[in-house]
Amino acid sequence: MITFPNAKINIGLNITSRRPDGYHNLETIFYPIQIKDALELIEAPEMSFETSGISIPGNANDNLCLKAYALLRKDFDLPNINIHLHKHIPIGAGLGGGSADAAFFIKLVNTKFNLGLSTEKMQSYCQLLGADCAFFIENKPVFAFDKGDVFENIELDLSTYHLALAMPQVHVSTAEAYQGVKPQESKQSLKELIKMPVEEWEGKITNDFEAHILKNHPKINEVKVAMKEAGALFTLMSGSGASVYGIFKNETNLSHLQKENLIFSGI
Ligand SMILES: C[C@@](CO)(OP(=O)(O)O)[C@H](O)COP(=O)(O)OP(=O)(O)OC[C@H]1O[C@@H](n2ccc(N)nc2=O)[C@H](O)[C@@H]1O
Ligand SMILES: Nc1ncnc2c1ncn2[C@@H]1O[C@H](COP(=O)(O)OP(=O)(O)O)[C@@H](O)[C@H]1O
Repeated sequence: MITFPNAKINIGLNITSRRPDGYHNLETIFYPIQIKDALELIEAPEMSFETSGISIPGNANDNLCLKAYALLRKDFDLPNINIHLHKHIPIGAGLGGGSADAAFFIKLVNTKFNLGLSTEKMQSYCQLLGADCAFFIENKPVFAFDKGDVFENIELDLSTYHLALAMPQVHVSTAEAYQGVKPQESKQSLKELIKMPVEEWEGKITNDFEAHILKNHPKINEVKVAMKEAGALFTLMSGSGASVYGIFKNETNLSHLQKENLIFSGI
């Protein structure tokens, strides 16, 4: 059985306060985009995990898919399986790729082995794996708050626009992103701001990580500037970076962006 976990972008990201558990409260809009990995599960005599595509840093045993299966195996009598992950979503990009794999894997196991898990139960497994993981269970646009794992449904449809996504060749860790930010209550709710036409978002919908990350990694800003010059209505770094997206009225020729930077075009 196979599934295709997709990425998300953050439309706005406000870090509002520091929490006693060391995490931060935040407010953001998660919006699913159609850049995808492929994830296959087959029953097998022994457990095995293999990957192809973009290579994943770190120990394969720490992969979130295996962690998700270990969590489910604590509660259910599940067989050995072979997992194949074809990685296409850039890693450490602020696109939530690892979290997407884990959430889609839980949905896949639920279907394959008829576990009968509710949406809420699958989300609670996800919360043990990463702050933005639970979003990918329902995988629809939401306003997210607390650690980024509590959701409110919103009406947001960008399907008439065109999205360009670029990945500057720099690495930003999530921990680096959070360390450089001063938490501050939001001046205006993102839920209200996204009701404005996209043409009015620039400068009003912001990502609190951008100020210090763009200063430390000027290449990210270069991509934003290039997208604006190409006519983007709105540009923003996604999550903790380093990916940057631009929302355009129409499909746009971005050939002046360095080829290796542009990773997805669509919505
Ligand atoms: C920054 C965001 C914004 O959407 O996304 P990404 O850029 O990773 O996609 C998320 O908050 C990332 O969520 P996720 O990647 O699941 O984070 P986790 O693995 O749970 O945490 C990694 C580290 O980030 C910090 N962290 C994460 C979430 C949060 N609300 N407060 C935090 O302070 C903590 O230092 C934590 O140890
Ligand atoms: N299935 C997976 N895909 C990608 N990264 C994974 C996965 N499982 C664990 N990881 C680890 O999670 C880290 C961050 O992954 P990723 O989700 O791509 O970043 P981000 O949260 O910035 O979107 C990687 O450095 C990698 O070691």
